[in-house]
Amino acid sequence: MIEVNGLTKRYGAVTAVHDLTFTVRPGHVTGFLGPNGAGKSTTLRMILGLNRPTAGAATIDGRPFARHRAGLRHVGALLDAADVHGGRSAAAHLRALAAGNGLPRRRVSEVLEEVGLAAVARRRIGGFSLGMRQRLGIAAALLGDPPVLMFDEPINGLDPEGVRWVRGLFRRLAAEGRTVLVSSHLMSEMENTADRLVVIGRGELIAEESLAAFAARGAGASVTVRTPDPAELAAVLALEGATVRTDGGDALTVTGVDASRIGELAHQRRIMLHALAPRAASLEEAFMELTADRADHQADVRTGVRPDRRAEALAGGAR
Ligand SMILES: Nc1ncnc2c1ncn2[C@@H]1O[C@H](COP(=O)(O)OP(=O)(O)OP(=O)(O)O)[C@@H](O)[C@H]1O
Repeated sequence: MIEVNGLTKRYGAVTAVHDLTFTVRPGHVTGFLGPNGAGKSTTLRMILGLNRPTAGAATIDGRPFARHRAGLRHVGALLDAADVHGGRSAAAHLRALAAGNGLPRRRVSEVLEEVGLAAVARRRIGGFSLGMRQRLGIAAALLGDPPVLMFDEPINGLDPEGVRWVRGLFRRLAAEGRTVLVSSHLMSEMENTADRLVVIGRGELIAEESLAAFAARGAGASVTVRTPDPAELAAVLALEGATVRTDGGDALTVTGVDASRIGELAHQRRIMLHALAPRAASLEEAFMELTADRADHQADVRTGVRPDRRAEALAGGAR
């Protein structure tokens, strides 16, 4: 379990993280979500003891990271896939990590197999694609077979097969009872990966809940109704407090009243319905709505790419 309590980090005049409190429980994949610059990496670094909080504290299974003697055996993390020695082979990189942390050498071949890099184990990391580097970073996180795992933007750079694989891996790790925290700036990446969400914007907590509860916050939920008497039904629904949009034909889009109540009202007034179709707000809509005014860089919210990183992204090199 990861517990973050009143965590704050200021860099001079910039408050990267402000009074953040949340809990990440074992047995779930928890998505750590926020627009670019929201403070995700800073938070993960503080949990791992790499950045010192200005205030507050973070613990892993009851103790600060620094007080975990078991190191990689207790907590595995992928922070920055680019942060590896390009001159080494994948196997040599992992062997050095294993030796430095007192882990058995056989774990190196096991994790290389697990992440699909066994065939390129002797190749220099310098020649690896971003997706291969992500796999190597995931291998390093898995090396100590730890009960707590953290991944910062692990899906960046993976091809569709890689994305499917990594989702399956995270779900399996959680099903084994581990604590799995995965950061992303894209809701679409979390939609099929996480079952719980911690959402932040400008360093502050926006939501900490299940995916379903988060989606229900979006105002995008609506019901489409088809009826031969649209004007009459619209008037009845307006009295009920609904917002009704008409397409000029037989269809109404209704928000503020759910489908069963619309059915009841139509029945009471003997208005015939040809269709009654609820449409849930998408997670993406809920995320956009809740974070729109908290994005550091507005362009990011639309493109998912920070303006200063767009050139890199276009060149295929974004993190
Ligand atoms: N070392 C630093 N010095 C000054 N400001 C920093 C430093 N590190 C981060 N920041 C600022 O803190 C804020 C949060 O950054 P952080 O990298 O934690 O966000 P993030 O949510 O991980 O974003 P991204 O998805 O872009 O990596 C940003 O405004 C960033 O510019």
